[in-house]
Amino acid sequence: MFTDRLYKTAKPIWEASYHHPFVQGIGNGTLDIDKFRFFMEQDYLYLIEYCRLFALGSLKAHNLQTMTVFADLLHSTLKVEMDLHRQYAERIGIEKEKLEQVQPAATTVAYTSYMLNVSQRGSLAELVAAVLPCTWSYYEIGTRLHEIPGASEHEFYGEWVKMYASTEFGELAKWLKDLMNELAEGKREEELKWLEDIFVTTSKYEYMFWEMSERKEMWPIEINS
Ligand SMILES: Cc1ncc(C[n+]2csc(CCO)c2C)c(N)n1
Repeated sequence: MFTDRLYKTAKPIWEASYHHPFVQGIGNGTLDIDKFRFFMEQDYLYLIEYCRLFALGSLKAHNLQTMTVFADLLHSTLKVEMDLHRQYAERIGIEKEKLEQVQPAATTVAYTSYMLNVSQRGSLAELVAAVLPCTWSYYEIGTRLHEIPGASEHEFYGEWVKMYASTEFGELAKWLKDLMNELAEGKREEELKWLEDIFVTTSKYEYMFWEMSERKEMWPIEINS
């Protein structure tokens, strides 16, 4: 299966993400809330751009069934996943107005621009290779953290762990994996390698997103106005 190959190649990056202090901090409840606030603000911007990828998935789909699932995903991300962010924001003291005025950090811009660029240039296969690490690795992280005693009951991070460990996210990851395998069928090695490169790149960006949040890193240079 093509996704087994992708998983094997990206495994060291995914392991580094799981063991990243930010992710471990969510799991054992010791993460500094300021870092989580930064992450949530940037993730909200990330999700807005991610929704555009689902819209693009619907545009590039080869049949009505795939077109419908992407359209549903677009709607549920805007509603369900982003709602969780909006609720969290309120609980951790980010005003609703502020959430929509946050400036994107360098890594947020780089990650979302990369995904949109490869997906716009390519076919549905490129798009799925770009978005797959995000959904699949979050489900993997969510289910692993869920096994840590107390992680899903934590007053701030519990909801986050429960959401990403949920069967809905598991089903979504499976649907995207099946689609990736279907689209990879019959492709030449050169094309498969290109899809693998995309998958590895967005896996690295996933790692960078944790690292950015841990450091609350915006841009290496700012204009004081
Ligand atoms: C940096 C970053 N990477 C992945 C996700 C998880 N995620 C984003 S969209 C989506 C699928 C549909 O809702 C999933 C699982 C995130 N929130 N932030």
